[in-house]
Order: sequence, then structure tokens, then C-alpha cells
Amino acid sequence: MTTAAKAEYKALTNEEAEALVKNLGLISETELSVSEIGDGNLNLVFKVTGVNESVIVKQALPYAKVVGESWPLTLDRARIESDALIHAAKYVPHLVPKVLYTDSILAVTIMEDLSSHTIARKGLIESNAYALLARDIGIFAARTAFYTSDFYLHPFEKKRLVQSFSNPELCKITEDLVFTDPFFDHETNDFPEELRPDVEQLWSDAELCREAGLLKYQFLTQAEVLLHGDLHTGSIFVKEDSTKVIDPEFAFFGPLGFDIGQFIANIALNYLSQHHHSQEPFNRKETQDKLLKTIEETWKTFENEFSRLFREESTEPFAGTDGVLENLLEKTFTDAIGFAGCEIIRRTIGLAHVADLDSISCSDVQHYLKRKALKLGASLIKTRSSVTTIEQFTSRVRGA
Ligand SMILES: Nc1ncnc2c1ncn2[C@@H]1O[C@H](COP(=O)(O)OP(=O)(O)O)[C@@H](O)[C@H]1O
Ligand SMILES: CSC[C@H]1O[C@H](OP(=O)(O)O)[C@H](O)[C@@H]1O
Repeated sequence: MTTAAKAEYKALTNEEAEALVKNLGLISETELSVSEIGDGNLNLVFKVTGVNESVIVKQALPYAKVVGESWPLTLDRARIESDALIHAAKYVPHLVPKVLYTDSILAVTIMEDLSSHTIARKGLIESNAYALLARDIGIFAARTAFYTSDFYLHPFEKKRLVQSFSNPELCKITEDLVFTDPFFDHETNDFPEELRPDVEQLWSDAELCREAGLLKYQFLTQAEVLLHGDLHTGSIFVKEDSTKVIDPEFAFFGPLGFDIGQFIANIALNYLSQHHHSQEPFNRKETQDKLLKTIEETWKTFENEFSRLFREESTEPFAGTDGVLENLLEKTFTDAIGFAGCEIIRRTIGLAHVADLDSISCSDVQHYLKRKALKLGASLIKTRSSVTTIEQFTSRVRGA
């Protein structure tokens, strides 16, 4: 991996992205083609291809692409993203793309092309199952968390990393879009008029708003571990025998349950959407059962792997004290259920929905499922302390 700094930032054209790859010698072939394939909310993504080789050039824009120049956004997110990928590669090299080059001035990360994989959201919408997904995400979340926690790092190193992954602008997006705006009558919200009575019911639910506020406070204040920060199914590439986590530009030190909570929320949303995507009742049941198993296996893998690392590699004297790990895992689980509830609500009525529900062309069905999602999200937030096992969580999803 090479790191270099250019004099000043400019958004790359296709030709400039291709020239960058050529000049760096990242592809040895001379005949290259390039296309911009970014379908996310924030950045440019170029695919530069020869006959036998290809790479991805991802560049941050100085604003949020989904909104435009009226929403300026720090270019530093490209540094955070490449540093987070490089950091994750120390502990889970098989679960992240290889970073080939970074340039913090151009806000560019050049990485391994994962086009042989499919974005998990797309594959799941097509009702496909991925046998490795749960285990890989559980391992990803457990290892990236444990090795950046106070149970492993020297306190000086932990605090140095917390500073280096300080990500206030991207955190603010999550603070607003996940934890605040959906619970108020805010202009960023986005829902059909047919859902207004349901949404107004959320806004007037004092208990819900109090609990969402408490979850936001956890997110704001608990610098426990280095998180991916945006671990939804659009940030995961899958194929039968491989899983790769991409797009950690929201990485920062936050509460241990956040990544798992976001992931299981997105699987739960896909579960609901299968009422439409998986038309034939027998197939639907099979697909939905697999999704619930994915949620259960993800949490169990996370819990087992984090516990193993805690017992075998912890440097903290209190790690051997009865109840410390158990207490931490209990709190993390409860938080994860609450964070999942917030993610389910924001992806239904906030800015930046999910295709799982939005691609449903029949508006009656779409609204019916969105109502279910809102009820599920609200009940998870309010009663998260009474959900004490992952099976209780999946029965809530099944019963939604
Ligand atoms: N390493 C990669 N290999 C192949 N395609 C990629 C890679 N990274 C991103 N992409 C493509 O670009 C899209 C947007 O990438 P993403 O990192 O999610 O951008 P954003 O930060 O704008 O959300 C992905 O959905 C995927 O189609
Ligand atoms: C205006 S940002 C909205 C939303 O977009 C990000 O997702 P992605 O980068 O994967 O497209 C993130 O989830 C933000 O909350």
C-alpha cells in the first residue's frame, strides 16, 4: 500500500481516475476502461478495469452526494474510511477489501475490486441466503471491537486511537438521522401521507421519545470500541464463500452494541419485506426462517467470540473478576436491541430509506409493512430491557 499527498483537492473525472490508477502502476495493462458506479448516498466510486485486472477508486466529495452542495461534508471521512479498513485488516483481513493506495488530500482510497460479490441488501431482496454472513459479521464485530477496547489496548493507545478516529461530522449525521429527526416533526423526514397518523403517534409517545433520547445519549457519550458506524446490509458484500465489509467512513469510538444493532435491524427490515419479495408462501417461510437464524447466529457468534477474546487476551486486571464480562454483554445486548429499534424507525420514515421496503411497488403493501416496522421499532426501543435473549428478539420480529 502506498500513501502520497497531492497539492490540492479536486473531484476526479473518469479520465483522471483512470490516469491515477495508471500512474500508480496499480494495473499493469495499458488499455483500461472506467465507469462511475457509486450508488451510495455520499461518495464517488470509480471502477477502473483492464482485461484481467480491476480496482476501485473511491473519492469523497466535499458535500453529501445525495443532497448536493448545500450539505457540505468533511473530506476527512476518506482518511477515516481507509484507516478503519487498514485497522480492521489487522484482525479480520479476510473480511475487508485490501487497501492499495490512499491520498488524504484527494480524499481517495483505492481498493480491491469486489465485483465478484453482491451487495448483501440486493442479494437478500432477491431472497437469496448466505451461509457465511451471520458468522462473518459476528466475528467482524467481535474482533474489531475487542481489539480496540480498554480490555485489550493500553490506555494511552486507546486514547490515541479515540482521537485519531474522532469523526464529529459523520457522527452528527447519525445523531440527527437515526436518533433525533424521526422522533420529531423534522424536515428531513420522508414518509407518505398515508403513514402520517402512525408517525404522529410516534412523535406523541412520551415514553418512546424519552427512551430514544437515552439511546442517543449512549451513542454520544460511550467511547467503548472502534465501530464501523454504518453496518447496514448496503455496506456488506457477499457471495457464497466470502463476506466483505466496506464503507466504514462513519467509524468512531462508540457503544459496543451499535454495529450489531444496526445489522440485525436491517435483517429484520428485510424479513418484513419478504412478505412481498418472496411471493410463494412456502419459499417465504423458508427465507424468513433463514433471516431469523442469521440474526440469532450473528449475536451468538459475536457473544462467543468477544467472550473468548476477553478470557484469553484481556490485559485488564478486572477481566478475571466474576460478573464483569457478563454485565458488559447484558448491557451491550440491551443497547443493541434499542439501537436496532432506532435504525428500523429511521429507515422507514427518516432520510435514507432501504430498498427492501421502498422497492415494493404496491403502495398498500408497502404502507402495511412500514406500519409493522414502525410498531416493531417503537416496541423494541421501549421494552428493550425485557428482551433478554436473541430468540426473544427474533420472536418479536416474527410477531411484527
Ligand atoms: N471495493 C468495491 N468493489 C466493488 N464495488 C464497490 C466497492 N466499493 C464500493 N463499490 C460499489 O459502490 C457502491 C457504493 O459504495 P459505498 O462504499 O457504499 O459508497 P457510499 O459511501 O457513497 O455509500 C457499492 O454499493 C458498490 O456497488
Ligand atoms: C445523508 S447520509 C444518509 C445515510 O447515508 C449513509 O449510508 P451510505 O454511505 O451507506 O450510503 C448513512 O447510512 C447515512 O445515515
